[in-house]
Amino acid sequence: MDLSKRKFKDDYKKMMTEVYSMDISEAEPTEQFFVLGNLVRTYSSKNWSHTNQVYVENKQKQTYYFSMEFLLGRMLKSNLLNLGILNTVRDGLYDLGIDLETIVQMEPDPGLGNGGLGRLAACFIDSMATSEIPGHGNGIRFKYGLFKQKFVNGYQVELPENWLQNGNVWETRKMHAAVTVRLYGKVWLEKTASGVLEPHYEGAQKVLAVPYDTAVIGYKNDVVNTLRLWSAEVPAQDESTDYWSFIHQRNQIESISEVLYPDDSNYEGRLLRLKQEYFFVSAGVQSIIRHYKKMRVPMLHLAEKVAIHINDTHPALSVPELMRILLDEEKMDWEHAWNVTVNVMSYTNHTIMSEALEKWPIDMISTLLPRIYQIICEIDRRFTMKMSTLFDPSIVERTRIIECGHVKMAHLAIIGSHSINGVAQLHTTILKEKVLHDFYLIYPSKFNNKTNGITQRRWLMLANEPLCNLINRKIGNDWETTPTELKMLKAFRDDEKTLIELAKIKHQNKERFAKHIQKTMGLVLNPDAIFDVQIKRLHAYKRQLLNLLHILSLYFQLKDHPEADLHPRVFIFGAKAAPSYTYAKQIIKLINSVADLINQDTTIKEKLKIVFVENYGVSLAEKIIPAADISEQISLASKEASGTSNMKLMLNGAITLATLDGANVEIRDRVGSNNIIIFGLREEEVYQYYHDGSYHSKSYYDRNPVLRRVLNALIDGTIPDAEAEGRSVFDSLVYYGDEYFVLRDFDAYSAAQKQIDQLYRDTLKWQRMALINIAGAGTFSSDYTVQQYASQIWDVFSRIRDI
Ligand SMILES: [N-]=[N+]=N[C@]1([C@H](N)O)O[C@H](CO)[C@@H](O)[C@H](O)[C@H]1O
Repeated sequence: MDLSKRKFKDDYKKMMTEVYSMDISEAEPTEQFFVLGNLVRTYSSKNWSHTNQVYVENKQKQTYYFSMEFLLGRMLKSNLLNLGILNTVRDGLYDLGIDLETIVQMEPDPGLGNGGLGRLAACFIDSMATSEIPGHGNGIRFKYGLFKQKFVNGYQVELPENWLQNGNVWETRKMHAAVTVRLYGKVWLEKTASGVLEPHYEGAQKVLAVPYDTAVIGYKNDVVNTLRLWSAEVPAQDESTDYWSFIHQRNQIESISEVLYPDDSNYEGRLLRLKQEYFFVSAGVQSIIRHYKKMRVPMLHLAEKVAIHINDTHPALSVPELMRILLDEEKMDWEHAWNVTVNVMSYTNHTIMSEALEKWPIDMISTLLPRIYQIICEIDRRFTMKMSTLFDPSIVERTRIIECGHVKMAHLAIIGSHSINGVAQLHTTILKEKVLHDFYLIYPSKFNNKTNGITQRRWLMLANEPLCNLINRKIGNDWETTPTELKMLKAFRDDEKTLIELAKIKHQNKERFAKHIQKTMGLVLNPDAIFDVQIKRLHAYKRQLLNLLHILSLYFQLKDHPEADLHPRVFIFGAKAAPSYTYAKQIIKLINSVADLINQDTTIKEKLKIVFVENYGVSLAEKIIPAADISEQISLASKEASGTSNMKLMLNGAITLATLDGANVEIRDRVGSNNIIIFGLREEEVYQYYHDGSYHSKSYYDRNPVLRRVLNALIDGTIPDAEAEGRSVFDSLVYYGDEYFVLRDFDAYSAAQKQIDQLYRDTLKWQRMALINIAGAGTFSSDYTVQQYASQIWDVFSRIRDI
């Protein structure tokens, strides 16, 4: 949008008066933030209504991204950037004596997600609006986001994250668009005069689903899509309701959108979670059908105008919910309803971890969702009947939805969708050849790959402006909207001046981060050290332990030879553990105890430092990633479906230290083996071990003295105040099978780290590698990812420019 600095300053002063009836000089940073937020809403409101108007007038097909999680991060700067007024506002505020960076910190960071899956959804809705794809988000307005993490004596403690306590400037409550979601009750089918079986309901609990809409502003294109988040409220009560049953009912109902379950890649079969999953799905599907009817197009053509995407299995109940509406309310026959549903729905699988695959007990689903359960049974019956005529009974048995008293949500999503995609090539191959092989035999054409992506707007243009400016100086700014243009940077691979400038910017970012750590943790970091970063949820398969054991081996090396020629290292960890994941919390304690041991040991001359940042999330990631030299992507091959921090760190010039897992493989393909450090077991070797059971971790403890010394340190008191945790980890690695081959990959990992120590000393060589990584990172823009979804899965095209 065209906005002069003068106009902005006038608007801002006027808004301050309108919102707070006071002068700017009297305002606190929180008030200054709210006023700016309201101004941004005003600036985007016209485009928001115009975008919706055009979609309806065009009878435009629209896609709805159903996700239990949207890890948005702070939105002020990204909204200003996408409106194209970031610099104008920054300069205007400066004239008014206000520092934009100060008020940016006033915005709560809505932790409406656990990790990669939630952040991917946030990157996707930003990219859909920017790519002019009519794509909207549908989720839950959790009152409490992911817990706030605090370290108390090195232990993770979870605190409530009340992100709404000061209100949310970006949302609009749409009471008129509320819908009713039914839970519990009795359902029976009765034959009508025309012989059709009709459901009759009795005694359902009614939940009022109230939508809160947030504008999703496209980058410099006047497109504004919508993120609709639902809040559960008590419907209006009739006079007869007595006070206490009302209070009881209210607590029950409002608890549905109260708090996000803090599990990443792990299924918790709680009733409240099932309620949450059905709540936002039913509210979402009902509001889509209501909106669709405005187009006055027959319901049989729904799939030509609506695409619903199921982000992992959490929204898989969308399949039976749409069937319920088409059968019970639109009176469609089963075959037509099923055909429409399959063409509307598409599903993304995000993990192969068995403990993450959702399977709900029949009694829970049938009690809470009696009609939905009836429909799931009918889908299962028709599937097994049809497939029994085509495939071996064992395949039908393994693929049916209802099995052993449980409803397998992945099976429901696959059978009920026209597309199933993995999130990286290796992951999709593993789905086809192993985890979902039976389904691949049945539906080969449904399977496709859509490698994840990230938005360069948040993860480079906002997080790392100095690097952004350098790139623009070298190759112009076409890459901002055509990210593959970053490849033009390769022309400077031998330009010493550019490589030195790159090194300077990385060093400045490291100094900036070091200042932040000194201020928040009182730790002094050496910006000349190698900043080695591992930022992701704490999970055994991500192998933060491998990183820690190697750090201990370096420590003992320096204890033995303080003068050893080791380039100083700062190991930066950021990781939350699910509160019920005891082993992960023990690893957190262990990392913090080793950090205390090493950070306070003056004999090693500051050559090693461990920084475990508290409460890692989107805002901290934006601070850490520009300062990273090494990107730790060391999961056991086959376990990490994709990873996305790997792409963010690559885009900011970090060198990836990786196993050939998830999207690391495609990063290697993109930059070449000389510009990445690969180590460790390959996926096929891991499966060979599973096949022949020949991995015996203790033998690695017995025959590797370096490893034995490091492991013994876990139990011999070397590490202060972490005996129980040390013992638990020691036993799991040495005696209980080392499920994720940490000991098996230790030597290869140590050798790779040694290689890095050598490489880093050659600044030009290192910066050339960094430049090649930045140049290759454009491919991993989520703009391309969503355009592939739109053209190959959702069949949604942007025609907004035609008008
Ligand atoms: N659930 N889940 N899956 C994940 C992440 N944990 O959120 O989804 C992410 C987004 O697809 C993946 O990058 C990551 O590998 C995968 O483990």
